[in-house]
Amino acid sequence: MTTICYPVPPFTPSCIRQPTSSLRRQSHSPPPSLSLSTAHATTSTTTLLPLPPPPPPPPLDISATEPTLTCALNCSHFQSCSGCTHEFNLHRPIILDDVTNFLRRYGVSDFTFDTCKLWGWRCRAKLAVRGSSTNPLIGLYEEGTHNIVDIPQCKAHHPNINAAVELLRQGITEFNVEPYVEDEGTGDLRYVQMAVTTYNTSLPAAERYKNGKVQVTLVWNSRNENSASSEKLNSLANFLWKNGGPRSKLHLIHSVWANFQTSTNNIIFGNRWRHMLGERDFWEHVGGIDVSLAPSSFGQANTRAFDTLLRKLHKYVPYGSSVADLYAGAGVIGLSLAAARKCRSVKCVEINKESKASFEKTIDRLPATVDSNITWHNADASKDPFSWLVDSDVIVIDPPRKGLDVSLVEALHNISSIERRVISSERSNSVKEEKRPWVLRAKEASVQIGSKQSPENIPQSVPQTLIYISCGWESFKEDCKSLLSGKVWYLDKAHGFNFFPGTQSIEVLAVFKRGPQKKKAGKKKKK
Ligand SMILES: C[S@@+](CC[C@H](N)C(=O)[O-])C[C@H]1O[C@@H](n2cnc3c(N)ncnc32)[C@H](O)[C@@H]1O
Repeated sequence: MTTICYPVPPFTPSCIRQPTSSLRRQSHSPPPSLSLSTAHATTSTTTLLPLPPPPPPPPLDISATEPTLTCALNCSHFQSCSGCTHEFNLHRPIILDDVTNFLRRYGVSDFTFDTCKLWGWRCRAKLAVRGSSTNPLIGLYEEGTHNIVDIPQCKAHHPNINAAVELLRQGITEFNVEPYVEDEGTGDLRYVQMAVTTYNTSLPAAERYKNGKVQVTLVWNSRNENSASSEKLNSLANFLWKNGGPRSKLHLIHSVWANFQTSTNNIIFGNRWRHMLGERDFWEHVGGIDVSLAPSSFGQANTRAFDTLLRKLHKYVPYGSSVADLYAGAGVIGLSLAAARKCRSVKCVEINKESKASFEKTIDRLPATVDSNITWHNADASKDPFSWLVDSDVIVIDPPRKGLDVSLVEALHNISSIERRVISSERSNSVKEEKRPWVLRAKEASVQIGSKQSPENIPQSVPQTLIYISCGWESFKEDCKSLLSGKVWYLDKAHGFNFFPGTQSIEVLAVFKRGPQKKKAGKKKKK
């Protein structure tokens, strides 16, 4: 499936067939027969005379008056499940109007939006397990309640997630596994995380996505694997492996993991993980590199769209730059930049220590040509943020939905003071480089790879480019206004990606530059 990327036209109310709120209560339209992203012309093979070339397809005008029902979610769970809020025009989330207007106000008139894959896009899902062993419910909460909606035919899930959920359901019943009871804190199985790897080099590239394999993590309600119920856990894991593993007809399971969690709060995972069956390492291929993702590390839900975003992002990072990747997870963004843009250095900062192992595995598979000084720091990016900003040409920030911590916004505001510090330290040469906090922290809790240039020898630089990747539009708006208010940064470019079709969220890639805003070349006025 290919994706279509186009500049977003101004808001045209007529292109919205019905408001979403009323749609949520309506029954459904026929299944899609043709989608914007899969449409292709058929050709005859019996024609003897050469045919004239086909006329070029008309430009895609998404403001056209008739929305396509082919871009409808068409999911039987829509009315009850809280996962999707948006039933029609999946290719054009309603929020786009606000996005386009906002960005235009701040100087970006060439915003583009990539429609990405509209169904079967979700390669990572965390689902609650409730109900009973004879009637398990595996799904999401109903809006505003603690009732779980079973979603066996979810249209957002990669189809193999749904197939793995079905297998799990059978296993729960066969081995009398008790789903978790929230009020009492009893039961065996609390949640399941399903993560799909779509990277299987033994298959032709075109078949890899649909043949994705699922890493299943069973979140078990016990302190560890020695509890009274572990026999059931083993039986359930073996059942999944026997019926879904490589020797089964289905072959959709990649591996089975257990996570142990007894806390009564609503945090899904506990601290204890156990690999049970299948391959331990889970590989994906995005942004031009192989990346390892342990079940405990953050992974993007929409693999395809993330790959598209990374390839766009690469273009904004000059070759040989030094990059700070804040809120880095397993360092996927920073490492793909190290490979694609031959970065001088890449510094990843991430609060979750569990991501470190995945980062190290990814490093081992980087092409031999990568010659960057790469570090990964287990630290809070909002504490002493200056120390993470100094010595980088490009800052990449990819915070959680709530957006940036105030301290980081302030540091970005005051970035000029870094410049002054750098200049004065270069002049006086009196400050010992080793005293810089990030170097010290690097020694305590970090990984350093490719130390051909020690940080002390890297020429000092001050960030000129800030790339903000956001999955939370409302928080992005606030952060953006705040960043621009100091007139230290200006907004140069922005792109949107349909990371979460069916919802009101999109992923935004915004590029800020330092210094006074350059006038964009426009039409010259006639004198
Ligand atoms: C949206 S994810 C992005 C991860 C990574 N960039 C990727 O694309 O795989 C946000 C990440 O920020 C991390 N995080 C949250 N708060 C943080 C903080 N204060 N300092 C550093 N990392 C943080 C989370 O653990 C998570 O891995």
